[in-house]
Amino acid sequence: IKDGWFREISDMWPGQAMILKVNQVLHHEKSKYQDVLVFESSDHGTVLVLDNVIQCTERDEFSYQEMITHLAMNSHPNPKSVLVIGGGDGGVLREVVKHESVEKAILCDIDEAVIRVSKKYLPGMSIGYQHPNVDVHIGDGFKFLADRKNEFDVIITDSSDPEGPAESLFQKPYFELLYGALKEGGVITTQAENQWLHLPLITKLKKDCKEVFPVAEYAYTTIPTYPSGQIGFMVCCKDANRDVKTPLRTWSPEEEDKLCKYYNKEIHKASFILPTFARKALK
Ligand SMILES: NCCCN[C@H]1CC[C@H](N)CC1
Repeated sequence: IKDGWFREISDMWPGQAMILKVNQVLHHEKSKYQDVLVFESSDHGTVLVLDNVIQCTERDEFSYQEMITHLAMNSHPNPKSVLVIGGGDGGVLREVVKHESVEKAILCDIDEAVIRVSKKYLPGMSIGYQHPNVDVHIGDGFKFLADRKNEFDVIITDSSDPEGPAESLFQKPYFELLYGALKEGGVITTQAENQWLHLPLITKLKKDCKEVFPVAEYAYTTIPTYPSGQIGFMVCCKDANRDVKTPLRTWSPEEEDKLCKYYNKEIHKASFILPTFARKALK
């Protein structure tokens, strides 16, 4: 932070950087895995930063948390057991438990500091931890999945970027573990980066996913404080006949308005519509 501004400078988005005005630093520590920073911004609420990369801001986190969750949950006929890999801020869990079908939701994050800090400084996201059907596991998602077979209806990988602790969550062996941990007809979503910045990575990701899952599609959402203002997801299913681009189950318009600020049944479908340059690369 310099002269009261935070700059998200990284070689993952060369030559550009989101800059947010800082009112007050609330917390800063070196955890076992990464640098953890929380600050009060002038206009985006409280902001969580890991290794100098913006993870979420109170102003727009709902876009990412709702889409990565409901694109998966509403592509499954009756999700009862759900696993979140990463997601230590609790926002995805908050979205998962909006589905009454959920009997068990497990969150596995490698860094206890993110969970601890989120519970203290991000109450709007860590509210997810309060639900009775939620269990928390501190550890490496990769190892956690290795001995879980045929157990989950939905697995959501809410990770940071490939540079850092989440590196292994972008490789093919991880998708094979996800496949094995899913029950029949299971659905996954993963954080799959930005079509303006990481198209070669997304192309490789989709190729790897297609070698493991019969259905693998890329969707994206708009989120102002992520690099280039949007972020994508891989949405994959074990059932070759599942059309993940159309929600299997939908809330009524009234319920949608009550439950979500971003996700709705129309934007579920629209999020898979890509600009030509990305559609060609991801064919
Ligand atoms: N639940 C927090 C979201 C973490 N995902 C982010 C995606 C965009 C990245 N540049 C940083 C992590």
